[in-house]
Amino acid sequence: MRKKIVAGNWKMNMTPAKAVELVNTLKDQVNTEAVDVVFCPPFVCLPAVLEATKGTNIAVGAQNMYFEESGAYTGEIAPSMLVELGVKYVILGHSERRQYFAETNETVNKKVLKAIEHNLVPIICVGESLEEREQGITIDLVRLQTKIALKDVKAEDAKKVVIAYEPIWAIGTGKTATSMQAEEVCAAIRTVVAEIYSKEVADEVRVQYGGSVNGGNANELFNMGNIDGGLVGGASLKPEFASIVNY
Ligand SMILES: O=C(CO)COP(=O)(O)O
Repeated sequence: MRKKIVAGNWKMNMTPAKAVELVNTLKDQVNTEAVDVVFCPPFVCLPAVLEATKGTNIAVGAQNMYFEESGAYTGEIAPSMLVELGVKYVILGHSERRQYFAETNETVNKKVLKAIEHNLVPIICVGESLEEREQGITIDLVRLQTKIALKDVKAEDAKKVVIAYEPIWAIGTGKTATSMQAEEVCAAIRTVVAEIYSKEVADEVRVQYGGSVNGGNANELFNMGNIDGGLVGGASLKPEFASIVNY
């Protein structure tokens, strides 16, 4: 039985002081026994959030990292920096990074391999634009994104990754994929993982849905057979996040 995982992607919101306030509002409200809970604040808030979540079962994730160990990469963050802080997860390949910061399937794959090397759990984001959905290529595209992201990842490691299906048209728009639409693509992701590795690996890998998840729709989405939780943007900045976790 896969444990559900709900992660809050705070995106470029909060300051360290505000982050502590948010953690203090949420930390006693979220039930971490039934669900793995991850807060993913901006880099500069990581130390404050790690401190504020001490003594809880809430894990902390970063929203990105670079695929080199160190060096002349102005403005980038290396995996070892995250690990030393106590960060456990890292979101990779978010559509906003693909769209605004030239992230590609290939750079996502390099980052996935590097994260695994450092024992960080990658939350790999895949998903189609509205145009791609209308062209009927959603499943092909998501299969390709998943295959390239997992290239050279060993079966034992693939079991531990999290894949987040986030249709771009549902992000920040208030337009959620229906539970059937989300389930169809999350199931296709599990199928491609089974094809690359085995049914055993596919049964263990956790597939989240993301895109306008809120307190009102989480229950239906998370009860679908192939949806193992959510990657939450806007609603992760509010007390409502607790009702998503406690769906
Ligand atoms: O991009 C998302 C999470 O990574 C989803 O954002 P929203 O929940 O704000 O739609």
